[in-house]
Amino acid sequence: MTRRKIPVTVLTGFLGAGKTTLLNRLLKHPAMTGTAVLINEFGEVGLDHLLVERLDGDTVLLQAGCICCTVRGDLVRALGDLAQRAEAGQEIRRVVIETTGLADPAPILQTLISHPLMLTAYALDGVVTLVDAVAGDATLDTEAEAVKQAAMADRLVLTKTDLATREAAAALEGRLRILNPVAPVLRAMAGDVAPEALLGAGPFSTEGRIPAVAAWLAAEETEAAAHAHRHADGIEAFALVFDDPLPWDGLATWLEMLTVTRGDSLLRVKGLLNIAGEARPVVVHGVQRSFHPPARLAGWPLDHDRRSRIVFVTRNLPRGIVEDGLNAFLDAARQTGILKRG
Ligand SMILES: Nc1nc2c(ncn2[C@@H]2O[C@H](COP(=O)(O)OP(=O)(O)OP(=O)(O)O)[C@@H](O)[C@H]2O)c(=O)[nH]1
Repeated sequence: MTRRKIPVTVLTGFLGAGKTTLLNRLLKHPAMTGTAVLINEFGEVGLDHLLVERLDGDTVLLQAGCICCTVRGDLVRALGDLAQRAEAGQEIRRVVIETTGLADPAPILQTLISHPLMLTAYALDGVVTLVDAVAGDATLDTEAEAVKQAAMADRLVLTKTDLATREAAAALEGRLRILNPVAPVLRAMAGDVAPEALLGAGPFSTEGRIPAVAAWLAAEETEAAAHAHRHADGIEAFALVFDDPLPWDGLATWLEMLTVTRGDSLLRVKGLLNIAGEARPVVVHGVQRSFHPPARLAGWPLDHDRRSRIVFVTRNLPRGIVEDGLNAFLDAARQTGILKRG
């Protein structure tokens, strides 16, 4: 008996575009039962595996680093492991790969199109690319990876249209249609999109796409390409960890100030926080110049200590400056608290 090939969907989009938000909504849908999720994050400490709420199934965290640099190793190994488990009888009906926002999709696609494992056990079901309606236009101007993500999509999803003007969203959609004439452009508010609109979008084809797509894929076929990926100069990812509960006032003021003054250098901020006086963890998100409203999680993730972690992806903004600035604000906030109590 030949086994059914497991469909694989690639979920991509630049930093903070809304991938995890959409994935969380999607996974709650009955059509997504039996979905295994592979998550890859850029940087020394990822948070997404803690922020993806699973009801069932597998979530595999690919080694920290960049999926486009580790793709020929970790990704293939993780897919091989899942294929073996499916062979042994575990229900794995679908795989979704959430890439880091900085991922170049070309090496991922090249691997998924041509690796022997993919040809025997899997079927590429489509590339879904999310584009932030607020930050997307500026991102396409400066980030080569974002352009490739959009051009290689089988489905484009415009997110955060609630935060953008109608004109800005329409202009961005026009730009996306030129960059990618074949992918339908959908809109999703807070990740709300029907699975049918995203699934079954493959197999990948270069037909009708801008000529650069075929060239990007061809460039990945060479052995040298495996070692040639270099992210844009000056990009740094780091995590700050705090043992004691943090004062919300000092932290919020500092984060808002940082997004206003250094928004161009601040590609992404993501924090899982233990806030003084709060029983539940608080999640904060900054995307370039936007600071999204904080959210409380239902509880602390199991097997996770209660230290606060804030992950930063910056360009030309060194860790030391961020760390010193935050510590100064926190000290000031603590002292004000002491004075108030006194
Ligand atoms: N207003 C609004 N906010 C959204 C929407 N979609 C996502 N967000 C917010 O955008 C922020 C980033 O969303 P994530 O889902 O973490 O983005 P991501 O693409 O997974 O981020 P990385 O993994 O760091 O690249 C969060 O605060 C979300 O709540 C939307 O349609 N509207």
